[in-house]
Amino acid sequence: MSDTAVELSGEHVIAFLDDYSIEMTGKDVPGLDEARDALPHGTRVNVTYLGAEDLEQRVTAARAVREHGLLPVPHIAARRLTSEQELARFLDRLAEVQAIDKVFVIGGDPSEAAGPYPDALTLIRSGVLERHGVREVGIAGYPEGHPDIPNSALWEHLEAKVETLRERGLQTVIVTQFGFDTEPVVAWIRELRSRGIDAPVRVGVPGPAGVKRLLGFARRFGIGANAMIVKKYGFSLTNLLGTAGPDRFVASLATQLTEQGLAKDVKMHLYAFGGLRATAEWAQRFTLEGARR
Ligand SMILES: NC(=O)C1=CN([C@@H]2O[C@H](COP(=O)(O)OP(=O)(O)OC[C@H]3O[C@@H](n4cnc5c(N)ncnc54)[C@H](O)[C@@H]3O)[C@@H](O)[C@H]2O)C=CC1
Ligand SMILES: Nc1nc(=O)c2c([nH]1)NC[C@@H]1CN(c3ccc(C(=O)N[C@@H](CCC(=O)O)C(=O)O)cc3)CN21
Repeated sequence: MSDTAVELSGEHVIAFLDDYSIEMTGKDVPGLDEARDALPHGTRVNVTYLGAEDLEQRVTAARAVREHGLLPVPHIAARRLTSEQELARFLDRLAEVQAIDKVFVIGGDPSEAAGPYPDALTLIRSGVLERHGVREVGIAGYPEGHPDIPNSALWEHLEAKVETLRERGLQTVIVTQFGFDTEPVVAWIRELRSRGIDAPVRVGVPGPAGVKRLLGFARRFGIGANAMIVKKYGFSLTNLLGTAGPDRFVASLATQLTEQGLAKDVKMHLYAFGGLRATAEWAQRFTLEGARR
């Protein structure tokens, strides 16, 4: 990257990093406790809805987020729900621990629905969210597409979800799948805005983590990580023992979005694959370095 690009990125990187959100798994309350000093008060902390977690683990994690002065954003995976009652019970428990204001609704990786919700749209349309006190709903965006879902279906569902949430008086935020390449992200945000979708976007960014671990997650979720992409990102496929942070990705993305007039209402969502504390400390350090540039 040229010096001018780095210089230019300074202030924009700060704006981009300001008010980042971060994601934890339902099991990682110890990691949250470790990271608390490094997380700015009021940071949104998303709590995953993975198959290997149970309801009480997810609720416990959301409550811990709240108790640390952070804002819980529990995930709900539509296809993993076996019944309307299971969803109602989860939402009731979230309300009890004051973690119902914001949720993130995702289709879910199972190839078929376990119960009445085949996709996020069906769940949102049921009206169950606002009945339980939800006010903001996160939905997913895929700058690189999805390995099992055609792009046309992704856009149709995204537009329908945005429209339905608007009709229902719910706030919308779009959180994107993580990636290592800035180009598809910039192009996707341009397309999103050209379709008239003005909802705030949080771009998925992997926190600093071991190269092997990052590549494992990339393969699992169908994310592009060829030699050229990862070299630009800042690591090499021949050194699996190293670690890689998103420094260049974030600086380059912030610069491109600013230069192209696309930076408005775009922030960052950190997937803490390398641990919550390491990720929060990375954000702290990177913001400080940005301030000095
Ligand atoms: N972006 C992220 O951070 C995460 C993404 N995912 C995965 O992304 C996928 C899509 O989620 P949304 O965008 O909320 O989709 P959605 O629920 O809005 O559905 C959009 C379209 O994709 C289809 N679809 C949904 N899940 C599918 C699956 N697993 N396999 C094949 N087709 C599927 C739906 O039937 C619908 O036609 C899911 O597989 C989900 O598990 C899961 C967790 C986190
Ligand atoms: N298609 C798709 N499905 C997903 O489930 C998914 C995505 N995409 N995109 C990224 C997010 C982030 N996800 C994850 C999944 C696992 C861990 C993780 O740390 N897993 C532990 C297992 C133990 C635990 O539950 O804490 C691990 O060591 O692998 C982190 C983030 C899941 N996510």
